Amino acid sequence: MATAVPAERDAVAEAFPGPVRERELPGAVVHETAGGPALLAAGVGPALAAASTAVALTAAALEGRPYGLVVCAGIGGGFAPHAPLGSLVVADAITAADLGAETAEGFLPVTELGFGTVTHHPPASLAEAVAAASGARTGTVLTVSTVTGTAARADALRARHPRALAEGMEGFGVAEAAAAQGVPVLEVRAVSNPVGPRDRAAWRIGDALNALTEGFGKLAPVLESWNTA
Ligand SMILES: O=C(O)c1cccc(C(=O)CC[C@H]2O[C@@H](n3cnc4c(=O)[nH]cnc43)[C@H](O)[C@@H]2O)c1
Repeated sequence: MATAVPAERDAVAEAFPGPVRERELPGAVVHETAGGPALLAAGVGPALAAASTAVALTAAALEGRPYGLVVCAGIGGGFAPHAPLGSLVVADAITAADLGAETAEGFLPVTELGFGTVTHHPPASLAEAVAAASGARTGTVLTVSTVTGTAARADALRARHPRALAEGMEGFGVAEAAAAQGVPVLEVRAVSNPVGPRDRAAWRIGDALNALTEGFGKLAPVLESWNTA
């Protein structure tokens, strides 16, 4: 389970009570819960999140106990009206929204430049089961390197990604690291703020962290049966 910061990691950990063992790796500290997931505060932004996740995946694979699933979890911005504050979003598509080139005719994703990928798809049955268990909505979760802070940028993202429910800064990086090792990925976001004009007074980080804890309490059995299937 990869979050950006320790506060998110600890909010998820609350759903898996019991002793936690810390494992220090080069560039990553993994919290191993008893009988639950391994938790990683992977850092903010797609690049650091990808690097940290790759370290944890590689260490586990070299030890002969590779992970069966990577979950990117954290708080995020929600696109109104479909993803209100405090709600949970499960990604059925994890899309890098600003990976490409700006042209006079508009934004070109990196795929149209002939490189790589811009979207990873979690296993559909898993995303649906997790959403059903936790009461989350499913849709596209965008990964951005710059938090959206204007109505114009929010509208541009909506126009380009009509199925987008939320944005965060790590999902695509975590998904790239997982895909490189053939491991499926999922992303779960609890909405802490609306995507749109910057308004620090509108952030509800505590509510979103509580929603993460509550949501993972409900969806834990789904993840467990996925990992043992
Ligand atoms: O300074 C701001 O205006 C601002 C607005 C929202 C979030 C931030 C952060 O620095 C948090 C980044 C952190 O949290 C995730 N996150 C939370 N909300 C959003 C968002 O609206 N857009 C993108 N990422 C968001 C993100 O995954 C990072 O881990 C600052």
